[in-house]
Amino acid sequence: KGTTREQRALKYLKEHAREGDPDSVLETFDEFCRTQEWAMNAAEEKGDILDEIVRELRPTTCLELGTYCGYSAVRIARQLSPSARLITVEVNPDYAAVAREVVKLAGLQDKIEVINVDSGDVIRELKDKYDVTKLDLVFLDHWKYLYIRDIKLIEEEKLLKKGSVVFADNVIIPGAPGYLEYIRGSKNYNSTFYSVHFEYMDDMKDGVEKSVYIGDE
Ligand SMILES: Oc1cc(-c2ccc(F)cc2)cc2cccnc12
Ligand SMILES: [Mg+2]
Repeated sequence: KGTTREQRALKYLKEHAREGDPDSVLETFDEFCRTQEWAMNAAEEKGDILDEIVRELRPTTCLELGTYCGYSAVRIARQLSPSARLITVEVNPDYAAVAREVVKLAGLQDKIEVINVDSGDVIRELKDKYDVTKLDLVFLDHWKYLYIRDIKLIEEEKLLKKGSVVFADNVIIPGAPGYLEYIRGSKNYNSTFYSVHFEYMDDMKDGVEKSVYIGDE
């Protein structure tokens, strides 16, 4: 069939999820991935840790690198306060198109902005073009060799402040070469590793890394 996995997932969500209900969209997406087709969402276990971070941090400005179909964007935004917002960056236009639909289905289009560009280009524009002063939460979930490039860009742009959280997916599978050494070796962060199951695979272990910025403003 001419459809992509992501389009099939969106179709399933439109047919089975309750419109305007982010919880229903997430539950339905998890059901799709467990019963129909696997997809690289953060999923339940990683999602629970993300939920806890957002609940505790109460961020006003969030940046996600790697939107895919918008699962973690919805997961983050459903807990954001009314004036808070999430900018999520996806380089793949087909993924970005599906993500925009998923965000709309969840009723979160006023909180989430999906930007279809390369993360390396947008980070330098966040202050001037996207009216960002500081980032309270950064979720790294794009191509693994870009984690270290992009965290250095974010530091260069002075986008973090004391207490900002950088949360990284897949630090074990596929792994983020150089990132763990960099962030754990830096005096500007306090990092915690969480051993979690790889999304929708109860017999595979992955890891996520939560790093709190303690460096100079
Ligand atoms: O959570 C993820 C998982 C994988 C992945 C896919 C297939 C595998 F066999 C192993 C790992 C890729 C990602 C790429 C970008 C963001 N997240 C990913
Ligand atoms: Mg991932």
